Amino acid sequence: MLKYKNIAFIGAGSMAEAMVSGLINKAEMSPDRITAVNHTNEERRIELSSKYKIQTVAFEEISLRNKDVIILAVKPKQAEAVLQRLKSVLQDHHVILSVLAGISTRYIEEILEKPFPVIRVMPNTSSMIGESITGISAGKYVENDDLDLAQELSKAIGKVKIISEKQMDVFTGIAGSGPAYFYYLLEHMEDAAVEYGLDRELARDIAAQTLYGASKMVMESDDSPAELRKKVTSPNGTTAAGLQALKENGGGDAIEKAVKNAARRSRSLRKEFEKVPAL
Ligand SMILES: NC(=O)C1=CN([C@@H]2O[C@H](COP(=O)(O)OP(=O)(O)OC[C@H]3O[C@@H](n4cnc5c(N)ncnc54)[C@H](O)[C@@H]3O)[C@@H](O)[C@H]2O)C=CC1
Ligand SMILES: O=C(O)[C@@H]1CCC=N1
Repeated sequence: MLKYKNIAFIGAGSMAEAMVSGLINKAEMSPDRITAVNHTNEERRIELSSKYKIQTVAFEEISLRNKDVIILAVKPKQAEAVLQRLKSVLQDHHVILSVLAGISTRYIEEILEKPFPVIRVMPNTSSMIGESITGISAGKYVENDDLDLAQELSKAIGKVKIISEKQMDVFTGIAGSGPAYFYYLLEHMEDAAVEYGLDRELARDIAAQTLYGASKMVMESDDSPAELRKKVTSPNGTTAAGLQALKENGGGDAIEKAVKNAARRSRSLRKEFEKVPAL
């Protein structure tokens, strides 16, 4: 059970913090079961330990003996160096979760050279408030118990979908990166509203609640997004005018391209940073 597990985050950046926050504030995990490790940034370690009461430690001083779950949360380009250093301190009982975009379980398994259970976990930063949608896919040495644990941890920070590793790139394009598209949309809605005379704060509230309501409608109604859209759109009304401008300016295409380009980048991160390890 998750609440009896000790977790170490290797990497203490935005994604690690979002997961820590969700685990503590939403899933009520005990902070003393969580450790975050980073490379050099002591200020960041102090920030996280005072904010969440978790333990923090520099990579050089790492000890994983009493840890159960190791969550890799460094950048993909740091994967090889970190794994090479980790492999001498990892122990047989460890379950490894990786949030690294693009990087495959096969690559991690090969560098570690031992049959560690490696599970890819693709959350998003809404983990911070327990509202992630997290994709998980298992590496070849993963047993049911390991997958159950990854699922439990992912549920603690939001919703979870078990997917194949092949689907991980597109999942990343939609869900991992997705919050940024919606923030971008909100930024632009806000700018337009301000130009038309609303205070920024008021505009932000209005736009954010509108997005939240629409999102809840999709989740709670039987209608598809297209059907819901039609119900908003009166003939020759304001929505039709808004949608026409969106179409004329490539709005729909732009969104599809955003998802596809992010998925492509996930694939290319693999090509860029996975060098075949020397066995
Ligand atoms: N930010 C996001 O929305 C999401 C990020 N991810 C993945 O999470 C991972 C981390 O991303 P962010 O948190 O955004 O990056 P970040 O740059 O905020 O954090 C990276 C962390 O790794 C640490 N680090 C670097 N080298 C290290 C080493 N040798 N030993 C220990 N720690 C080291 C850094 O000090 C930093 O704390 C990436 O692989 C990314 O693909 C996945 C889903 C969403
Ligand atoms: O931008 C990135 O590469 C990471 C992965 C998904 C969200 N952020």
